Amino acid sequence: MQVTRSRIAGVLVMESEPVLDERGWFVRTFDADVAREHGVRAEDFVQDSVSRSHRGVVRGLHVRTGRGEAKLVRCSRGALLDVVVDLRPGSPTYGEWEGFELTEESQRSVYIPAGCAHGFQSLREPSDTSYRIDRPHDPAESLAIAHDDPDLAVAWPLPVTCLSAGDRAARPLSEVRHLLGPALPAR
Ligand SMILES: Cc1cn([C@H]2C[C@H](O)[C@@H](COP(=O)(O)OP(=O)(O)O[C@H]3O[C@@H](C)C(=O)[C@@H](O)[C@H]3O)O2)c(=O)[nH]c1=O
Repeated sequence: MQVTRSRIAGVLVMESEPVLDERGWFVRTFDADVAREHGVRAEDFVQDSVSRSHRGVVRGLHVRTGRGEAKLVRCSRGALLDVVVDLRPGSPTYGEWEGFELTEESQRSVYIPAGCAHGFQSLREPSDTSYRIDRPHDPAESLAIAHDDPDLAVAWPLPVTCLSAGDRAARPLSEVRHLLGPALPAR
């Protein structure tokens, strides 16, 4: 399993080469020993979840308030543009986003540390997003940031066909950054 660091500190891409044979393929999607070498502890993940999204759907941008949550995201079916936004005060890439193409062919995962917002767009019909998350779900700590925040300027590749009601109502980062905690620098 190869682990690649991204431009945003702490964001990791994990992938293995799929092994093909006459039956199909086999690929390792997580390796606890390799992950530990990069500071990711398998035992910290307390829930696995999967969502299915029609082509063009955007989910996000979501960030967890308080001490946040880390997640490992993979496209188990279809294809996604997965987006990470750095919202950690003091980070050299604060306010910047990075996109990762995740596909069922690659079964590549992105590790997203606490303090980063996450969202994705489904590029195929349908796409499944599989997660491992290091904290139990708590809707009270869930904060949505507008997927079309002009300051963030995320370049979604397809027309956005559908958003949840919560994501439609999401405000730009400039209006919600105070909810992320007092440590966030004023702008
Ligand atoms: C995220 C989540 C949702 N749910 C429920 C709540 C609701 O009834 C239904 C759909 O929830 P949401 O609309 O919040 O789902 P969704 O918009 O897919 O939320 C997800 O978006 C991506 C971008 C992430 O990064 C995830 O961490 C998560 O925030 O599933 C859980 O039971 N457990 C969970 O962990």
